[in-house]
Amino acid sequence: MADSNAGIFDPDGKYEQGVLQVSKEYPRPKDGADFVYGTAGFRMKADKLPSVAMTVGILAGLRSRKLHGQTIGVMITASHNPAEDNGVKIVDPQGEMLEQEWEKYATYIANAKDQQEAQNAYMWMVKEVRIDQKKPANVIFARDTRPSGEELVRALKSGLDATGVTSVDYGILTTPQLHYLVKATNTKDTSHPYGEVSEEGYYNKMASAFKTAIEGIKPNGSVTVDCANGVGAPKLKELLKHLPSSSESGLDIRVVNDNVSNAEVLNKDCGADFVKTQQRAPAGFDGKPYERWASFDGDADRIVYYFTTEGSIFRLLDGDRIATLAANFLGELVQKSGLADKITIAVVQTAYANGSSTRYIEQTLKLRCECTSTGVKHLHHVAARSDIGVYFEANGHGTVLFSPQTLKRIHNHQPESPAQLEALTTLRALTDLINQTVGDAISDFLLVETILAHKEYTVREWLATYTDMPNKLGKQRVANRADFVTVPDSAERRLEKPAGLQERIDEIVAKYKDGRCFVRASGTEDVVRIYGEASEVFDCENMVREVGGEIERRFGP
Ligand SMILES: CC(=O)N[C@H]1[C@@H](OP(=O)(O)O)O[C@H](CO)[C@@H](O)[C@@H]1O
Ligand SMILES: [Mg+2]
Repeated sequence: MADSNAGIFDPDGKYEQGVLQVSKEYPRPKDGADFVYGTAGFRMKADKLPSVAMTVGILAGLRSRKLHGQTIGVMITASHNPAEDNGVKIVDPQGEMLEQEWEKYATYIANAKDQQEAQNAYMWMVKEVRIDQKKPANVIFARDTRPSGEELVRALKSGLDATGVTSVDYGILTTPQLHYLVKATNTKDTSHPYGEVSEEGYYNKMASAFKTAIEGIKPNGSVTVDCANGVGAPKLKELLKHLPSSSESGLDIRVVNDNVSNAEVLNKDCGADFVKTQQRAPAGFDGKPYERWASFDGDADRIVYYFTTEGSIFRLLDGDRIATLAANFLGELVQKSGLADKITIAVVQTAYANGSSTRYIEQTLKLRCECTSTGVKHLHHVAARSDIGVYFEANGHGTVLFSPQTLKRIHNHQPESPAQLEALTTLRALTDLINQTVGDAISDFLLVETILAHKEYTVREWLATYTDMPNKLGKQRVANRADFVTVPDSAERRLEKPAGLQERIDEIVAKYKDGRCFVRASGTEDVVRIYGEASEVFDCENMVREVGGEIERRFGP
C-alpha cells in the first residue's frame, strides 16, 4: 500500500529542495501583517501577494496529491474590491471551496518567514496530512482582468513547478468558469461528465440549456448588464455569440461598463456590490422607467437586478428576490412534471435576508427556509442537504443545487401527459443551465431571464411578489472585533459576548414596531456590522443608529 510510506517519499528530496529555492525567489514581504486564508481566500493589495501566490501553488499541489491527483483549481481575483487589490483562492475537485481544515495549512505556509521556514512548513504538512508524494498532482488556474494577475500567475506557477505539479493556465476567466472547469476535468471520464473541459464547453453547455429552457416562449424585451468593467464583460459577450440573435429569441441583451483595458475603472461606481451597498444605479445608467438592468461584480460570481420607476425611484431586486423567484418557479415545474411527491425544495438564506422574503418563502410558497451563518460556503453546505436547495446571499451570490438522487429522478421520470413533458423538459434544461459548483452571474442571469420569460413577468410583477421590510446595514469600527462572539447555532443572530450587549440590543429593538436587529463581526473588514429592519423607514434608521451608538460608546476604538 502506498500509504505505508505516506508522508515521507520525495524523489531525492526534489520537491523539498524546490520549495527552498522558490521561497528564496519569492520572499515574504518583511513589513507585512500576517496572511490569513479567509472566506475569499487570501485578499489584499496586489503587491503584497506574490509570495502568497507561490505558496498557494505549493499547497494546491499538496492538496491534489492528497486526493490522488484529482485536479485542484486556483483563481486569482479580488472580485468587487478596488483594482489595486488582488487575491488567490483554491477550488476543490467538485468545484467547491477549499475544505475548511486546509485553510489553516494555507495560512501556515503563507506565513513562513524565510525559505527555511517554508521548507519546514512543507515537510511538516506532508507528514501531518500524510501525503504520498509519489502521487500525481494536477492544478488548473485562471485570473480576472486585473493587471497584477500576470505577475501573480508567474509566482503561482513557480510554486507549482518547484514541487512537480502538472498545471494548465486557462488565462482570463470568471471565477465560476474556473469552478466549472475544475468539476468538468474531474468528472471527464465518469458516467456523469459535468461538461466539455474548455471555456468553449462552458458556453456550449449554457447556451444549449438556455435555448431548450426558453423553447416556445417569448422572452420579454431588452435587458442591460453592467459588467463592473471586469471579466464578466468579455465573457458575457462571448456567450452571446452562442445564443440566438435578439430577432430570433426576442431577448435583446446589452452589455455596458465593459471597459477592461483601463484597470482604474474596474468596480468603480458600478457592479453588483456598488449597486447593492449604495442602493443606487451604477455609473453609465441610462435606463428608462421599468427597464430591466442587472449588475455583475468584478469576477462575475454575483448578480443583482434593478430598475427605476417614473419618479426615478431606484428599486433593487437583490439575491433574496432571485432566490424567491427561482424557488417559486422550480416548485411549479416540479409540480407540473408530476414529481411533487418525490422532490422537495428548500431555500437557504443568511440573517441578512429581508424578513419579508423569508415570510414569503414560508407562508406563500410554503417551502422550508433555513438560515445559516454568513458566507457562501455555509449556505452551500446546507443547501446540499436538500433535494433541491436554492441558496442566495442578499448581495446576489448564490445558486441552486440538485442532489444526485434528484438529478436521477428528474432524468428518469416518465411524463404522463404532454404538459408534464413540457415542464420536465424545462426542468431538465435548468439542471444544466444552473452552475451548481458556485454562484455564477452569467448562469444566474440566464436563469432569471428564463423565469421572467416563462412567467411573463416584467420587473413590476417581479417586485410585486412581496414588499421588502425597510432595512439598513450599518457598520461600526471597534477596538477589537474579535470580542464580538455570536451564540453557536444562532446563525449569527444573537451575541454571546460582550456580556450584556445582546440584552441591551433587545431593549432597543423592543421599542420599534416589527423591529429586528443583529450585530456580528465582519469576516472581511475590520468592523462589526449592524443590520436592522422595522416596519417604518424612520424607525429602522433610528434603531440601527441607536445600536451603533451604544457599541461605539462602549467598545469603540
Ligand atoms: C453582509 C454582507 O454582505 N457580508 C458579505 C461579506 O462578509 P462579512 O463577513 O460580512 O464581511 O463578504 C463575504 C465575502 O464576499 C460575503 O459572503 C458576505 O455576504
Ligand atoms: Mg465576486
